[in-house]
Amino acid sequence: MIVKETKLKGCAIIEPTVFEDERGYFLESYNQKAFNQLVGNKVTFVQDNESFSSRGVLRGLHFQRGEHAQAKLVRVIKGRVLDVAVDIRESSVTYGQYVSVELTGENKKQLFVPRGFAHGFVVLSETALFSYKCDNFYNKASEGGILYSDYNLNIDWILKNDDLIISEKDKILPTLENL
Ligand SMILES: Cc1cn([C@H]2C[C@H](O)[C@@H](COP(=O)(O)OP(=O)(O)O[C@H]3O[C@@H](C)C(=O)[C@@H](O)[C@H]3O)O2)c(=O)[nH]c1=O
Repeated sequence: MIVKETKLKGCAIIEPTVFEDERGYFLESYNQKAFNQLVGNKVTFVQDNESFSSRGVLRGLHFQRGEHAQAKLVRVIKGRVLDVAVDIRESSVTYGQYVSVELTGENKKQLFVPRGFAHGFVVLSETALFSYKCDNFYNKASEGGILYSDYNLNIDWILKNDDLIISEKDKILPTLENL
């Protein structure tokens, strides 16, 4: 397992060790001890989520507020997505900056998104099976979000705007400035 820090402190790309043989492959998708050592952070995941989406589906940018904030460990089991994490920690020197990384069933990369970030992704393949762990439970009342097309964030989602499929809820999210 290799961990690469991104320019946003605490947000890291994880590359699990993949053991391939004539049967196929094996990997540890999560190992609490190794994860806490490498990320240097004590995180206890309490909820696993899975979503399936078609090409062009953009989910995000989402977060939960206050005591319901969630750190997430995200990956793609099948397909390709561009995954995006935005630093919305008010005291952070990289506040308002984002990182994006392509997560695919082939590269098996994972992104660790700490608390204090907004998260989203867009599906680049025909379909994508997305899986993630959260360190806090879903709490509808605490849901927050930022508009994917926030002019100041200026996120390059790769696909053309016309090809994006976005929930009605996500289309009317505020910009970071107007949160
Ligand atoms: C996220 C979530 C949703 N739900 C329900 C609420 C709703 O009826 C249905 C679909 O919810 P959403 O439209 O919010 O799903 P989605 O847009 O996939 O939301 C997710 O987006 C990505 C980018 C994230 O980072 C996640 O934390 C989460 O916010 O599932 C739960 O029951 N538990 C959960 O943890």
